[in-house]
Amino acid sequence: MIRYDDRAALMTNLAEVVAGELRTALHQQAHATLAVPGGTTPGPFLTALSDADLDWSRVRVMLTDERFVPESSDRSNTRLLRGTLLQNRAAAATLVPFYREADAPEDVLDALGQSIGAALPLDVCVLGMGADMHTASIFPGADRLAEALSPDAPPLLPMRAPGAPEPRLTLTAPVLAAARHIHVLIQGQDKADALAQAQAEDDRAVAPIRVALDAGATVHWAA
Ligand SMILES: O=C1O[C@H](COP(=O)(O)O)[C@@H](O)[C@H](O)[C@H]1O
Repeated sequence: MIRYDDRAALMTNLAEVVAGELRTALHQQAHATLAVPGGTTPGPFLTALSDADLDWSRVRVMLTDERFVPESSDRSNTRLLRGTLLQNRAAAATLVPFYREADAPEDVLDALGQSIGAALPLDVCVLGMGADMHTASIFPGADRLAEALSPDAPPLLPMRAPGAPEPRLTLTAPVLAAARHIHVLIQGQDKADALAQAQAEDDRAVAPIRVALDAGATVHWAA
């Protein structure tokens, strides 16, 4: 785990690392794909990254997961993305959508799954983690947890979990683990404690963040 002196240093350093990885990918291929988390943590990282000097017109940006709420909701991860990363230089990036209006995520799974699938594999994947050790929307106790953790999982699955107030759509374990570069972005003592708990826990159903840790993720943390 990389421990930063403070949260500002964490956010700007991680933005520099991710920008460098995207630049390298763009030297080697026509397009690069970046996945980023939602939630309360990544805003300053996403804003810092939006200023990175690289050819954003060749970058596809997607979320690691989305709450099934419209963009008008404060809980929309897409709303967060539009207000932070998809500004400044990064406004030229292509957003791969994770939400369409419908009654349930199952109704839009095929359509969203097609465009997400076409943008894979991920060159860079930045993940968050909850204090319950969930990552993306792969929650302990979720209804489709076993499917999402399976090596045969489709790239995208709907998910409902006791700790999640609304249904979700999430990238699944094989997509996350196949990313060329994986970072976990966490802050606060509760997340450091959760990480230590996950490191001591072999069962991914109990600690879904193990998907990233076992795939060699770099963890970035500040108090
Ligand atoms: O609900 C979510 O939670 C996790 C962690 O969020 P945080 O607010 O504790 O930082 C996040 O990584 C995920 O993308 C989000 O949908």
